[in-house]
Amino acid sequence: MEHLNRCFTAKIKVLLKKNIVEHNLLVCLKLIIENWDRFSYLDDIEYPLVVRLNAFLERLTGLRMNNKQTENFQIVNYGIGGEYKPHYDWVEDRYVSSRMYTGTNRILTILFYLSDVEVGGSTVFPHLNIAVPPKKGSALFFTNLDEKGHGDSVTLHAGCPVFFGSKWIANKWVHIKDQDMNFLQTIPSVWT
Ligand SMILES: O=C(O)CCC(=O)C(=O)O
Ligand SMILES: [Fe+2]
Repeated sequence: MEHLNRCFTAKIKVLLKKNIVEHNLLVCLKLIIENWDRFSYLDDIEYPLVVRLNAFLERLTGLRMNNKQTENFQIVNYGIGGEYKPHYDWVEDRYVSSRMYTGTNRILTILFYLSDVEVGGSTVFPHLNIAVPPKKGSALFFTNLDEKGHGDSVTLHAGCPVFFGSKWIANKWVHIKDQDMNFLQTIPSVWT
C-alpha cells in the first residue's frame, strides 16, 4: 500500500491509500454493485466477502466494524454531471439520537473508489485545500468528530461533478459507539 496523500491538521486526518482492497474483493464488490440500483446498501452479513472486508478494516483501523457499530456499505454511482454538494457526514448533537441507529455519531468515514473517472469527480475538502481524485481500488479515510466527540466543521467535503465517465464509490461509516477512542494513537501504522 502506498501513500498518495496525507494531511494532518490539529483535528483531522485524511489519508489515501492506494490499492487498499484486494483485487478479488474489488471485483466481487463491483459484481454485486452492478446488480443494484443507485444508493444501495450492501447487507454486511449476507455477503461473505463484505464480512471479510470488514475484518480487514478492523485490523487496519483498530475500530470495531460489526453491524452494531457501523452502517452497511453504501454504494453510489454518479453519471455525468453527478455530484454531492458540500456537506458533513456527522449530524448535530441534538439529532444524533433520532437519526443515528446506534444513538452515536459517525467517527470515521471510509470511502472506497470503485472506478476511475475520466474527468472530474474528485472528493474535495474546501477548508483543508485537499482534493482527492478517484482512483479505482484506493480508499480515503477521514475522521468526522473532534476530540470531544462533536462534529468537526473542518470536515466539510463534497463530491465534485463528474464531467466524463462514471464514478462508483462505496462508503463505510463507523460510529463512535463502544469504540476505543485512542484508535488513532494505538495503531499508528495505519495512519502513517
Ligand atoms: O462522492 C464523493 O466523493 C463524496 C461522497 C460523500 O461525501 C458521501 O457519500 O457522504
Ligand atoms: Fe460525505
